Amino acid sequence: MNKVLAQQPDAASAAAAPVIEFRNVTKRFGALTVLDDFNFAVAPGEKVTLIGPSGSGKSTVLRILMTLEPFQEGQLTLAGIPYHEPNGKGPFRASDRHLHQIRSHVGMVFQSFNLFPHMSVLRNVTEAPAAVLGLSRAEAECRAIDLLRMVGLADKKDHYPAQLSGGQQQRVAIARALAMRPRVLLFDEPTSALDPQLVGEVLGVIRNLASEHDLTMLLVTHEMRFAREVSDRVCFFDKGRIVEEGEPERIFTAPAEPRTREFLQSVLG
Ligand SMILES: Nc1ncnc2c1ncn2[C@@H]1O[C@H](COP(=O)(O)OP(=O)(O)OP(=O)(O)O)[C@@H](O)[C@H]1O
Repeated sequence: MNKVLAQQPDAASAAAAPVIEFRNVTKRFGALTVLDDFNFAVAPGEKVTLIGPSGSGKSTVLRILMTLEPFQEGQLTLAGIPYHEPNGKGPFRASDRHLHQIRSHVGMVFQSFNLFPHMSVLRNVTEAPAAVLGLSRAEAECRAIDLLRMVGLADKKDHYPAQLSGGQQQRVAIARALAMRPRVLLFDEPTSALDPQLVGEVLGVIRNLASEHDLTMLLVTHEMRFAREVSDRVCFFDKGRIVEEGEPERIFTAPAEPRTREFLQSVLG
């Protein structure tokens, strides 16, 4: 595996244990049940894409993993670490310190790039690893430059976000997520906010990451062709449950469930 993507030491025990495991998770927003007794596991190094209708709960799965949303019932583990602490309090049933520890294993790339506008590209990629992983400034910068090279933007290291295109900003956001050496990288519709002509460069970076690195990736996308190319497994998600899952070729060419067929017909025409 490429050294620049070396992950934080493994907190899980057996190599074959899932990196992500939802067991009977229920998530509600008030009276609305978004995840209903949800079971889902992702193996180390696996690339999984969630597809499905708008409002079905795909982003909520990612936001829960990133500790941005609490859930009400069930269990979730990341690299063997449970999200809930035995005596945890508050909506997350965990201390801030515990949530922080979990979050340090997860990188997330959002629809909107969320870069710090007042920081250079280099500082955007350097700031969190220096603070959280305790790297020296020189180490963090060296690593950031390697990552910027990987996303094709080393020459823009001294630019500010406003000087970059949306596609370039999203590539910086990917480098920033990787700088934390996450065990899992989450992508929440990473090209939805981009002008059509900029989508390709971002998908290209993600495609290279998926094919060349042993990183566990969970993606939510409306780009069906891309989902078919990069995924080991595609899950069709509807009303808070996985209706059907399998290898992309099979899901896209011979879906077994009527709801999957209807969805694919509606988006692929
Ligand atoms: N903070 C919130 N408060 C209340 N309801 C919410 C909140 N966040 C999401 N929801 C609702 O939860 C449901 C699932 O939303 P979610 O964003 O996970 O769906 P999605 O499948 O990712 O949709 P899309 O493809 O449109 O992004 C929707 O009905 C949404 O309106």
